[in-house]
Amino acid sequence: MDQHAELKRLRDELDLVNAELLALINKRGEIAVEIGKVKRAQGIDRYDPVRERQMLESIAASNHGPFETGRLQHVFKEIFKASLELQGEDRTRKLLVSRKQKPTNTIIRIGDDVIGDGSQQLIAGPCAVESEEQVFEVAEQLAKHGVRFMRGGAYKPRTSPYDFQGLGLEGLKMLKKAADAHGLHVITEIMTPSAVESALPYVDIIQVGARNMQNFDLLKEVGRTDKPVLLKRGLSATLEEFMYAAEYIMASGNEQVILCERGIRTYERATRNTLDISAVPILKQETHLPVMVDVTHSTGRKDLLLPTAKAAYAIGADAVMVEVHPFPALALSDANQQLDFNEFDSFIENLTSTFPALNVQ
Ligand SMILES: O=C(O)C(=O)C[C@]1(C(=O)O)C=C[C@@H](O)C=C1
Repeated sequence: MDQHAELKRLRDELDLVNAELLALINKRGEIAVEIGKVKRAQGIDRYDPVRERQMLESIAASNHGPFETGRLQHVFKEIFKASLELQGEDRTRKLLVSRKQKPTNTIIRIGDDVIGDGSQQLIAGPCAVESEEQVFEVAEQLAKHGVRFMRGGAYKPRTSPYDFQGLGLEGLKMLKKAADAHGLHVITEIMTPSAVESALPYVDIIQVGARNMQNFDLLKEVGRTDKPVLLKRGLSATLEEFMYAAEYIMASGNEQVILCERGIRTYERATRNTLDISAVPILKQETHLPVMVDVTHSTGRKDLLLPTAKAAYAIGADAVMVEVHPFPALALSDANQQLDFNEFDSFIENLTSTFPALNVQ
């Protein structure tokens, strides 16, 4: 047989072995997934180094070449890692938040408005409700621009116990009154499970703040309401932890969850937090939930609000949140990062010139 014919014969033989290997490796993967289910049911960790060591020693004892044992053991370690991924992927497949569970986008309806249908929404308002006059001034300014959602902090999570803690339920009533007067929807943070029930009549979207992303009792409590929940990513939360926090809300019965990327804590000091803009497409891929970006708390800088808002919409965010205050210099919190009304006018003008479909009239 000539050399070309011999090479082809051998390659054809190798292709047959490849096909057999492929079938066997996938068969092995199916068994590993079943093992993962058994381990999960028994509460056993997926990763089992003792088991892996046993198999690698067995390979060493059984290997008679031509491959070196170490090379083959490396191949099997990759197979073990792939098995763990299969076992882990199976977990995410069952998550209520997972797009594998629900391929279509979750669209959240608040009155005549929607978030998550592909439209671009804007949420604006003061960091904190400070007075009835203040929230009425802001509500009027938002309504002038056709903004549909007004945020305002009535219960303020502050780093220092000596900082302004918010006006509480009275402040929430002021916010609702101002919003109602201008046909706006209210978004406000609720800090504790015990405060949820009394706040419900005055809020259209419950915000769970970054520091409360893993306050599991609060997640379950808001999960038992029929109000949409805006869940902020924790300061140092991985996206997996973020999705599992949203899972708590959905597992309690409330499917209306909006995920909010608000910046993560990193070594960088140029901004208040580091806006993890790639979280938006990742969360849109991994979940069916609306995803929004809080440009104020992520950057902490007025000069970055417009560019990061543009980046957020450009990368696919369903909404952007920004803080607006009549006189930021006099604000009781976040004084340096809230837009005054003139700045908000130009913010809206710039944004709508880049994104004419932005849902502001
Ligand atoms: O036997 C197990 O416990 C498995 O999960 C299967 C398997 C494997 O691929 O063989 C996968 C991951 C473990 O770390 C150990 C072994």
